[in-house]
Amino acid sequence: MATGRTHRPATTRSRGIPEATVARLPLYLRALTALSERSVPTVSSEELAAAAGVNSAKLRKDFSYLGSYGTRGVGYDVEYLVYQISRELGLTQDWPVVIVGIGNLGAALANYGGFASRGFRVAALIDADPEMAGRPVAGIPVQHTDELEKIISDNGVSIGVIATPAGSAQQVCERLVAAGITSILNFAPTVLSVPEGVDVRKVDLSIELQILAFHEQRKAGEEAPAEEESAPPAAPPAATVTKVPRASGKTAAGQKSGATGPPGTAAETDAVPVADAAGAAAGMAAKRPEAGPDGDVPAVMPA
Ligand SMILES: NC(=O)c1ccc[n+]([C@@H]2O[C@H](COP(=O)([O-])OP(=O)(O)OC[C@H]3O[C@@H](n4cnc5c(N)ncnc54)[C@H](O)[C@@H]3O)[C@@H](O)[C@H]2O)c1
Repeated sequence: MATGRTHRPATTRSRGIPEATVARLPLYLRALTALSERSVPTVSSEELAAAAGVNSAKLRKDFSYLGSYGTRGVGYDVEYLVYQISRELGLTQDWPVVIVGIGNLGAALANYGGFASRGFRVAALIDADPEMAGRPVAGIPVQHTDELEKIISDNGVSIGVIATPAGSAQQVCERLVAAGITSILNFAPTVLSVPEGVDVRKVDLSIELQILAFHEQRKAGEEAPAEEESAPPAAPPAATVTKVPRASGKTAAGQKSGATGPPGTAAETDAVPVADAAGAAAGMAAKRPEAGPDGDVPAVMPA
């Protein structure tokens, strides 16, 4: 089993960088990389915060965990921060990744050029369909699931991407973990149970859309004529929309959801459940217009 094997950068954990800060580091890195490509030498916390879509006080706090405080009146050195954050995220080394389930989504992921430029090499594409074996996708021949364990061991892979139907995802996950995978990016719409020491991140675009639908519904409520709000309808409405100040929309994705797996298993790092995210977003809109819960990304950037 993979429980004793971890590729987490020990320094990150030992220095006690909060998960929410870790989740924002890629946002800073993306903004910094864009500045670096434009040969911008330094950046203020306010500028960088706006480019990354977080609040500047939170950014300064995040950078203090890295031991990076910037220079008063000058700001942060862009190149140094790129290096520092890349090192903290473990991106200064090459990470081989396997993708399991090479259908519509798996093929799209395989073709995505952004992995390689960020230090992730697609080492293998794996599918259960024997007819797909040997067929090239993005220039890589698909391999059958019978080979899964060998592929992982031969390539020293520690990160697996699951893009199979939901019904197969847990079984695929267990095989990946048994073969030595310790980090899983799960696109299948199901909650995976994994042993202690295995990290799971979940991507679910439909959850993001549902959160946007929540905000759309709220905006529609704000635009309703004032007299409708003061005069309650005779019968209860089908859906009640509470009027709150128009503020930041929130994606609230990709944050730790707490222990969700069965006893003895590690919690899946998951998108915030829709109800929680929507409720949190409504609460934030009323209380903290520009700041989400730790780690979330405001859809409306602070001015
Ligand atoms: N997270 C998101 O935002 C998002 C978006 C789109 C799709 N999805 C999900 O991604 C998954 C794939 O969607 P798709 O449209 O590519 O489906 P698809 O049917 O086109 O592809 C699924 C592939 O998985 C393979 N497969 C099935 N069982 C397998 C197993 N046990 N081991 C290895 N391979 C196996 C199939 O042979 C097929 O090639 C689904 O679960 C879907 O719900 C998620």
